[in-house]
Amino acid sequence: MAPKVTAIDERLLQLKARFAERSAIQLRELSAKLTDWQYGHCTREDLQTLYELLHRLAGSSGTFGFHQLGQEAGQLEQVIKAQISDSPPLSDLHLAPEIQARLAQLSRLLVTEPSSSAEAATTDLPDTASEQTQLLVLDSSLNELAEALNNFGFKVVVCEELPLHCAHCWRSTSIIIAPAAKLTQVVNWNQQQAQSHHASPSPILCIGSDDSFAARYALAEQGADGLFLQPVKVPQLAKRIEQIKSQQQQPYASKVLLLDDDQELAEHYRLVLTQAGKNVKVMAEPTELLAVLAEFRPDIVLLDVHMPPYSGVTLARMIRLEPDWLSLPVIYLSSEQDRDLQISALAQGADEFITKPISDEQLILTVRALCHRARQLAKLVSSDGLTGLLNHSHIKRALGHEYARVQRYGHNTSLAMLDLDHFKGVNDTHGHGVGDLVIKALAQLLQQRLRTTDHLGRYGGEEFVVILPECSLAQAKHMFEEICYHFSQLSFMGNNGTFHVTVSVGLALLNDFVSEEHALNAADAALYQQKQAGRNGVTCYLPHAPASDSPE
Ligand SMILES: Nc1nc2c(ncn2[C@@H]2O[C@H](COP(=O)(O)OP(=O)(O)OP(=O)(O)O)[C@@H](O)[C@H]2O)c(=O)[nH]1
Repeated sequence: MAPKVTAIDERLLQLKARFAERSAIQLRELSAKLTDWQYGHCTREDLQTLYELLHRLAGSSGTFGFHQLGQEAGQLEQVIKAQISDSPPLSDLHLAPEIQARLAQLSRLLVTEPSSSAEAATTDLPDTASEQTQLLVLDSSLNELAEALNNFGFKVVVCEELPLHCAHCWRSTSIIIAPAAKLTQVVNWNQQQAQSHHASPSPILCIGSDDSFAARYALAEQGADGLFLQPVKVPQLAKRIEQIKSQQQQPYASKVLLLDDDQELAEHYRLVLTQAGKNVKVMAEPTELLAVLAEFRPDIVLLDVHMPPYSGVTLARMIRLEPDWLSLPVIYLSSEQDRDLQISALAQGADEFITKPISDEQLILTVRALCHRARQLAKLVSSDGLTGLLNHSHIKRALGHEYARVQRYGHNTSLAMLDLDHFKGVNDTHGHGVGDLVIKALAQLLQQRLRTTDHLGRYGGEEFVVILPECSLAQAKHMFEEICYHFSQLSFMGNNGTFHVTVSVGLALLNDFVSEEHALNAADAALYQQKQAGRNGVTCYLPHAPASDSPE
């Protein structure tokens, strides 16, 4: 997939950093000079230098994203200009401290403004936008679809007309959505853009109404990545977009824990596997095994069988004593050639046997295959069949881990409990199949709108739990209010035309409770209160006070 951060973007960032650095130094120097001014030592030249700096800041700050700095520099520029034209200059000495204070404010803006240059409302929110997938919807005939995708949390740009000349649009696009009838034109444009950016073409999803074999064959031949028939089922399209997105994202390196008391050999394996892209941790002391497992959380464990006075076979059994590690793949590394002994060792708790010596290539291939399988298995075991979110037991497990982290590090972590409103009515009116689609739509919207570091789980039938590390109650409230709004805007196709569904949310801060169970109960109480208050909204649980819709 196309690398979206280009050399030009990097160069721009460097320029911005250099601008901020240089301006900060100049502001500091001039501010120091103003101290002299108070004692009558400031010359007309000094004032002229100050004026020129402010003039430059007023003119260029906005270009680098420092909008407020630009405005304030422009105002101060006028004050200095008046001072210069005074005769004799510096007549207004009592102004010096005020000007100094305003220069200090400009310096502060250089440090703080870039992060706040986006919309003020989202200033202190965790960054979700950077994780958003940008969709380029081509042709105004798809405006309505673009709006529905926007409600799902995708960042959508609509280009009204073809042919396109907009290189900028292409560069920041993850996926193109276009009418099937215009595919040829779109494919050509996509390829031209890809060539000029030295990147691969963006995937194209087509919207059409011809369901014939011939039409589908023609689209496949031209290189379309998907066809969605009108009227488009938006949750299905959103799911396909999610699939493409997860293929595009670099998978994070698989984690391999290697326990071997032969340090040289272990180091050799570590280097080979690290070069093959794995994240490898080597340990030689079996007594630390459980602590390292808890901290590192590997995808697989490679375990030497003979580590006197310990036995790898017993260590594998010991790992299995812990419910958390029942499904963790454990692979013996041993020079044991006797097949019967190998099988007997496997029967005691490990999954595979790698026989030493093993070539580097074989080691890489074997570990790669085992990690892949482990990932697939872990996903299968932990995810809910309908939504793909964490299932009940795994979201509870994630809650336990996050609660422990909050205890250790003390950072804010919010907990949300969500429940679809009047969902029984949806099932009764439109059937369970349509009800399932609504559940899936909410799951996809949550995945799209929340951060990849948040934990999302389906807690029960139409009930969801979300854990938001590094997120205050106020931030979580803001995010879930947006989610409620966008969910209420989604249209579902029912028996008698389209219908809408809403969701209620209860929030609690993990930090406020003596256990994760207490926090869950509190979020549930807040959710109940939101239901009582009319549904479709967010209520926060505040300790020592009844649940409230205001966390401040
Ligand atoms: N389609 C579908 N329905 C489900 C699933 N799990 C639970 N439900 C239904 O969700 C409905 C929940 O109804 P209630 O607990 O009465 O609540 P409600 O109608 O949503 O009302 P409020 O929560 O008070 O707004 C029941 O009809 C369940 O059958 C599921 O996996 N699929």
